[in-house]
Amino acid sequence: MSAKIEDYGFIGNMLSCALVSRDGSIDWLCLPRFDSDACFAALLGTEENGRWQIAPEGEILKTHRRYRPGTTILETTFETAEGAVTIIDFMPLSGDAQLVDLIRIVRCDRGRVRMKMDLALRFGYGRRIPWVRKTDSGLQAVAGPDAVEFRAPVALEGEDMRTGASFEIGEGAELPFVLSWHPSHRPDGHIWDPGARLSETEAWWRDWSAQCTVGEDDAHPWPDAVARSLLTLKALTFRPTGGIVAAPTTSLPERIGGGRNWDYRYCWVRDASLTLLALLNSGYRSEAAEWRQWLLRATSGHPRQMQIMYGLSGEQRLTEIELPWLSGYEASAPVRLGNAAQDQLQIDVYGELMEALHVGRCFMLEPSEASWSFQRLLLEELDTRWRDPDEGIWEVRGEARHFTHSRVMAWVAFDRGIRAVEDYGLDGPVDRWRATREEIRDDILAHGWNEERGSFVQYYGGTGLDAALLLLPAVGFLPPDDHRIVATVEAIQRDLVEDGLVLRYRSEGASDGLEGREGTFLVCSFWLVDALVMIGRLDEAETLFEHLLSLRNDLGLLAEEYDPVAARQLGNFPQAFSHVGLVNSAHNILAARKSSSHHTG
Ligand SMILES: OC[C@H]1O[C@H](O[C@H]2O[C@H](CO)[C@@H](O)[C@H](O)[C@H]2O)[C@H](O)[C@@H](O)[C@@H]1O
Repeated sequence: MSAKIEDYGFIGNMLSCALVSRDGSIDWLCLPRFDSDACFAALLGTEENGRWQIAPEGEILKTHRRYRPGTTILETTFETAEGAVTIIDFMPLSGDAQLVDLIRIVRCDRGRVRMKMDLALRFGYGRRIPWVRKTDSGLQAVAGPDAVEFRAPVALEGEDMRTGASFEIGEGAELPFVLSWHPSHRPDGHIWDPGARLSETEAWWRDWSAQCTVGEDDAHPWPDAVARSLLTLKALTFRPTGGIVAAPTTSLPERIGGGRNWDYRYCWVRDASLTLLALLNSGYRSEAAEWRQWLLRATSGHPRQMQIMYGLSGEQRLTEIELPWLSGYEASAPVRLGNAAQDQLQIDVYGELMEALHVGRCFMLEPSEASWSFQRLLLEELDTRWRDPDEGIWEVRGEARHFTHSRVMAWVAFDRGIRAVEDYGLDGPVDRWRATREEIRDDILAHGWNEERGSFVQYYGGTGLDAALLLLPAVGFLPPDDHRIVATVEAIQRDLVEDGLVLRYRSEGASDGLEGREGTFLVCSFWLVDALVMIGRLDEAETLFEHLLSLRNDLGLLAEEYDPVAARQLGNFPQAFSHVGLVNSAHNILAARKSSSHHTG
């Protein structure tokens, strides 16, 4: 049985990552990339689907974990009657994307502790047992394209297609265990020096964290929470290409036992754009330039063929299939690989993209001619499409509709294009864009606002609400004090809030094409914080923000959703969207606090 989602820690090297449970088991690891087949998939099945545990043999009295400050290096300390042991887990940053290491250093802090190790390597998402042979330093495992060198400083025993060990460690000693992946057609080229790799890895992440501007502001009440979210976002970036994954897992369920299980190990134009804004607002500029290049490569070709999501290197085909041999996280089946949303039309993506590139201009990122030509083409394409029904920001799998939020984001796309011409002197058919912007606005006000309900609604002709409407004031569609904005925020508070947290929409009767319900969606709850800030209800916003912070796990990590009744995290983990929400809300509250003290001071 897998641990609770929030009981996992996340370590990564910007090629891939691993999830480590509180009991010292690595239950998820895809090699060599985030979107490769998993060789440890116990997370979505059983131990037999692959895992690697190192833990005390006797009873564990207490466990505590932390990240080394400013890094993704995880330390888990186990207290036992015999003493205390810490496992230091990390993935060194590799200059060669075809060589990936996962290192676990066992350190005895006190006493003398008996330890056990259990390694079950199962390639192909938990199904393929490798051919294993002993080597001088441990063992080598090969399965088709994959080869793993496993180096251990203790005697190993093989039984039932698993490798085990039992050993003792005394105070002050350190024992390194290294799992190194390389393609089976290449010789092993790994550097064997766990201590040096730890120092290098720590120095790299610390340098990166030192660039963050959040800690420079003494008035910032949540610098650590924001810094951890930023680190998590950075670790979700695929270093060779600059693509940013929405989350590093597949099929962690949106409801325990349910079928709303999706593969998030890809780059959504939406999620990546929003991630980028959070990084830019926190002092990180070079990420924006890299991502712009990724985007230009991924989308290059005819603008009509632009997709809403791509693979890490811009791959277009992300065909969705099910993996029936995996029983699913706590029996939440099916487990899916690939994502059928790849073919959807989601008009909001144009707006999120234009907004991210606009903010890049505001931050005076070096202008790129290719990028502006691309933006002009996007608007040309959008001009022919904005009236079409789409699947919207929530990627519904029911009927396409005229989603109000999609239309608003089409308005945003033209608005940011116009501002590029007006404020930055770029060249474009601005009169035409102005006319379209006006036409879209009139259309939204005529059909997206429901006078009887006294609120904007999810889609034209409907009466239901949508948490994405909380974004209307932030994108500048109407001023925050407009009565329609205030009324919509209040309607969402009445109808979409459950136990203080926000649902995306009411799935009962929303015909999203899916069975069952889901938890409250964390980024939507952060959007409520932002909307409350904008309509001047700062105290309420801060209370909700503090509540959201309290839902993070002990390491500061958030999944996509939260079940307030069971008090546990749900959905893929850790999720970029949720951490983006946290960073932005913290910035918004701080800015509002400063401006209110400026006005009263
Ligand atoms: O609810 C159905 C859809 O759920 C997933 O989409 C969600 O995740 C995306 C990545 O973070 C996000 O961009 C989107 O707004 C969310 O609704 C899933 O990926 C879809 O396939 C599914 O239809």
